[in-house]
Amino acid sequence: MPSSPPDSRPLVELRAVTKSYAEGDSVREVLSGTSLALHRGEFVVLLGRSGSGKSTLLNLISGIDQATHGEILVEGRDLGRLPERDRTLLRRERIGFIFQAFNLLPTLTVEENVRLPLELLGRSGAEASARARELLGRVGLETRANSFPDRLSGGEQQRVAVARALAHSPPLLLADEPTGNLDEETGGQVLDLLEGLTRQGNACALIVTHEPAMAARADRVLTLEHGRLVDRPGGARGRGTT
Ligand SMILES: Nc1ncnc2c1ncn2[C@@H]1O[C@H](COP(=O)(O)OP(=O)(O)OP(=O)(O)O)[C@@H](O)[C@H]1O
Repeated sequence: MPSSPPDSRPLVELRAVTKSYAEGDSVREVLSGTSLALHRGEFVVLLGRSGSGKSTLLNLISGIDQATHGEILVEGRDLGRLPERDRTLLRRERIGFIFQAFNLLPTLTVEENVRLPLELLGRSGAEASARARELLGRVGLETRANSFPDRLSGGEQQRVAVARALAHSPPLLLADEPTGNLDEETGGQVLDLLEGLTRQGNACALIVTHEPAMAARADRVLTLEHGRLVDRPGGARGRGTT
């Protein structure tokens, strides 16, 4: 039987996923039978009103939270069937996460922050340092390696967070409003970086944002409305970047 090419399988697959939360005596359904497939090489934007479930979706895909019904597969592995320990490992090895609030550890230097994902995977020493320095170079912060995060501007901190999320070359990058705390110009620079590094590494980025203008640079635009995902092509498709 012919084997399929390695990248033909979706990186992430949601099959009829429902997520509900108890709210007093009633139940609030945030996702209602949502299905989705994401592939390597895709730069995807996720839009939706406040409270529509964008962070919930990221938390489900990263295995931080669990679906009420349905299946979520990352590289073919069904998160609902994995023991907690394996879910944690999968998250560490295969996913990079960027938060709106940067979430850098204040007691670690910039370089130590970027090394952290590698240390958690048991890769320390010279190799981890070299990788951290390389990434800091790519985000334009090689001279700040020994600074502490509170000495950096918001945009610089977010660039460190981008470097940290990519340190272990994860195929999947999840970003929850990564430019929410930045001015327009700095936010644009962080997005350029995210897009460039994601495309270079043939990874998939799923980026939550409140800025509809970001749709112009995406391959796909997902919009969460009343628990359902509307999936349409983004502006990058027309430019032939995929
Ligand atoms: N752990 C929880 N327990 C109960 N309800 C929750 C929980 N987490 C999220 N919710 C509810 O689920 C809904 C979706 O929340 P979520 O944070 O995913 O929305 P969002 O689209 O990311 O919003 P925002 O754009 O404001 O960040 C909200 O009504 C929220 O109150």
